[in-house]
Amino acid sequence: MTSTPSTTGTDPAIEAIDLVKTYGKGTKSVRALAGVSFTATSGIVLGLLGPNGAGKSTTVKILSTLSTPDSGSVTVAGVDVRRHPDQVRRLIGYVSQKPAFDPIGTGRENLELQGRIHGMSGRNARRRADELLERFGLGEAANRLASKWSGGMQRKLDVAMGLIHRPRVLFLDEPTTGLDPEARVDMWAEISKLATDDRLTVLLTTHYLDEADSLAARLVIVDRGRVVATGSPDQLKSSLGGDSVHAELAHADRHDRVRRAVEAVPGVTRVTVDGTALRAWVPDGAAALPGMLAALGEAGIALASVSVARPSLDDVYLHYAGRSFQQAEEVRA
Ligand SMILES: Nc1ncnc2c1ncn2[C@@H]1O[C@H](COP(=O)(O)OP(=O)(O)OP(=O)(O)O)[C@@H](O)[C@H]1O
Repeated sequence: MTSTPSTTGTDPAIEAIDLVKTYGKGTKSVRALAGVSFTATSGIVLGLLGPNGAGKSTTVKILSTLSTPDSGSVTVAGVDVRRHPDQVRRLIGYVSQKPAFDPIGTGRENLELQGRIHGMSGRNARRRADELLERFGLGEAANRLASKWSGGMQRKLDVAMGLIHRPRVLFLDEPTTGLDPEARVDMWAEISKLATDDRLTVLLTTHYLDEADSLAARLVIVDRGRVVATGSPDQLKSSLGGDSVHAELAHADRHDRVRRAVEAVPGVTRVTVDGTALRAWVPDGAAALPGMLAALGEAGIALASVSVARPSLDDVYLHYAGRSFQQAEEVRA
């Protein structure tokens, strides 16, 4: 018996429930996933964000049928991955961290071969290859050896190969690692287009906070094999209780006087003063700023500079994982 892929659009495109995975046995075993659960609705970029070793690749390998969990369940496009892996393989594209193209083939040959592997006729594979070369702006280089292409073009070729059979869900494992800043931004634009123009569901793993922030409609933050937070980047930042106002005092005034003046401003939830650095937390920085400036002015406290900051994903990670992202990366390095 086979199950039919979901066509209603009401089922999540990806549903992972309580995934557990341990590599190795005994004292040398590594618990890569300790109960990972999340869902992704159709047509969005879902970001799986975490430091190196958090369990991102393991999760993607399980979702894309390349590995099996010790326990837990997964459906992709409504199909149970463990029970119907062949069906899932037809519905997904997988672009691994390592290049998948053949360096001694041209861009066009790589795409056509990939099409044939997926069972397409020669004619259809050629047509689809042309479409993708055009789509990714690779047409001019199509007949040159892929090994001679730039890193950014090679990455696009890998993504195009993952799309050859028109999958519904695309897995991108660390798609911009090793790219220069310009090629990264170019790749971000391509990934966004996949969700907005092509209505693909994209699951992207990354250990770049800026990448997760700018691309993902929804984030699943993982640390040490566990999900520590989920939500849109904005929701996650707002969950920390709003903005912070940073002011540099012109003189190191008496701290209690400064604190009293700022604490009296409506909306201020917390104030710290360290040397000449004043920090106040408020739900909405722009709205609270005039009141804060007036209160400090009335108290005769002069400022050298002032700025409003929204919490960053770094702050979010620190709050939910209990350590800074950089610290977590360094532990692994
Ligand atoms: N084949 C394997 N054998 C043994 N341990 C493994 C294997 N693959 C991954 N691990 C370990 O499992 C944990 C999770 O690794 P995983 O690759 O899923 O993390 P990640 O978040 O994708 O990090 P990275 O970006 O470094 O790949 C790590 O401690 C890693 O060393």
